Amino acid sequence: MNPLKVALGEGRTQIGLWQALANPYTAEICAGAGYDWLLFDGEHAPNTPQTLLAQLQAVAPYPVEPIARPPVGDPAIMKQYLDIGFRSLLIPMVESAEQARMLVSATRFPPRGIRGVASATSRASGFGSNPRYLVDAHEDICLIVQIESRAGLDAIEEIAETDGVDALFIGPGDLAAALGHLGGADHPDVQAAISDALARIGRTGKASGIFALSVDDAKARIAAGASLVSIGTDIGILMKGARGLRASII
Ligand SMILES: O=C(O)C(=O)C[C@H](O)[C@@H](O)CO
Repeated sequence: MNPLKVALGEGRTQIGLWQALANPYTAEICAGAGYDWLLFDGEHAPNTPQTLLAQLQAVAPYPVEPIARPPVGDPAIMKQYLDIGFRSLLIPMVESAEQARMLVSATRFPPRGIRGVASATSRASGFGSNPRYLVDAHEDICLIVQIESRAGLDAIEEIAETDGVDALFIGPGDLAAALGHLGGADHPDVQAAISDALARIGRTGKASGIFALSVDDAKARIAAGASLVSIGTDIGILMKGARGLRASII
């Protein structure tokens, strides 16, 4: 049972923290901090399947759901992430129902989908010790797709209707760039587009989420109905803490 999948299905708010240091030591520190989920970024952080595995193992003892983001929605990469043990995936730049269907298929073994079978060599199956893994692994998959382009905005409803998609997650940085406001995720036009997108997602009945720009932004988005909300990054916390401590002396 994937508690994140269940919580999103029940509309319960799930607070997360972005992990971009690609380090199992800091991941374990964050895993014990009370978040519902941690996002391990394979798109904008120096992660490989090996570094992701080390972080997955480091957080395994903690009550937090690890989500992995591949650099692109490529079934071959998703297969690697699933085989090392991720059951929750965040896929960037999803722009159509056809693409969403392909992504769902990539998380399911035949005949439901195209996920390649590694029965006895995958950590996800307990290295073959779980005889039920091939049969019921799909039931625990939490597939979250990112809406972060004009095409993605246009396709929200058709993407949300896709069976197997658990949540739609707004990427404000890429969306701002797509809307002509590179680096300006807080521009009123971008904020308006985000608010409209989250409302549309909410009307479909699927869970909505966002990479919040601040704690206040996160609170406002949660109040407006978003349930999968990241409120910061490991790098941001380290940068703010290191600079603030230095500035506190002289
Ligand atoms: O487009 C975005 O914004 C996101 O998807 C989040 C960023 O990629 C994250 O890495 C923070 O910069």
